[in-house]
Amino acid sequence: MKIMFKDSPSPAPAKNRTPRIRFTELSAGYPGRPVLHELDAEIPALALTALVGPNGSGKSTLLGVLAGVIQPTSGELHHAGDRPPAFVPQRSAVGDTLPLTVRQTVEMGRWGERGPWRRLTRQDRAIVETAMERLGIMDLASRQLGELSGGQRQRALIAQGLTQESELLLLDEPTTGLDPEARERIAALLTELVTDGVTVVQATHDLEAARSADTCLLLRDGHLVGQGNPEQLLTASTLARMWESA
Ligand SMILES: Nc1ncnc2c1ncn2[C@@H]1O[C@H](COP(=O)(O)OP(=O)(O)OP(=O)(O)O)[C@@H](O)[C@H]1O
Repeated sequence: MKIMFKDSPSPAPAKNRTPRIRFTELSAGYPGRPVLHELDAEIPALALTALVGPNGSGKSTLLGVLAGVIQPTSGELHHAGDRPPAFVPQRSAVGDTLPLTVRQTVEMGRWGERGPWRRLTRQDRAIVETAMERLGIMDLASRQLGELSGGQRQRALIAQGLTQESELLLLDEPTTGLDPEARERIAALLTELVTDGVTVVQATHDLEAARSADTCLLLRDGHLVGQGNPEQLLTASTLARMWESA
């Protein structure tokens, strides 16, 4: 198994996207539980990619592998970038009893640059403010994370991801459980980030979000069963087949 990091890709026009991530014969899982089986795919740079598939198909596992928190068991994974990705886990993966305010949660995104014990700089604070504004959570800044609704907590975690200022943002079901207005806000934000030069990958059950992605990977039972244009891939008959046999 090889993991390689190369120089960041230079900004490329949308129609001429170089892959930000490429993997071949990639397998991964958990002790005694193989999940992903010999996947071959490319994640284009400066684009929004959706990972789609039924429950348990391996979307979160694949995101974990792309984020570097799960090691592949075999295959090759190439990253065309030298900065670590920003990974926004599902909000259910984050304890809701942590004694943290929303602002503190978002500030943690700067720890990679600053370390947990160093004071944040004025610039760090400006980055944190901007991220909270973009997610519409300024009014929640001093609330405890544990007393927020699921959707509010989700937005705090996305803001934390933004403050890492990575050019690769990986999100696990960022719109699940959000109301339509918050979903639209997140969808618009992700599109904006791509325009700003970020490569975005999101695992999602939200078919509207998946259809508005530039490209998508379809997973079933840990196998890649399709990749490409979401409008062409996510047809009613394909989806029915995938979910029926899931
Ligand atoms: N920590 C773990 N240890 C063992 N097995 C796990 C672990 N996490 C996930 N799995 C198993 O791996 C498989 C794939 O799970 P994964 O969370 O990647 O799927 P998913 O497509 O993201 O599902 P969902 O849509 O429900 O979030 C499932 O069968 C799951 O039970």
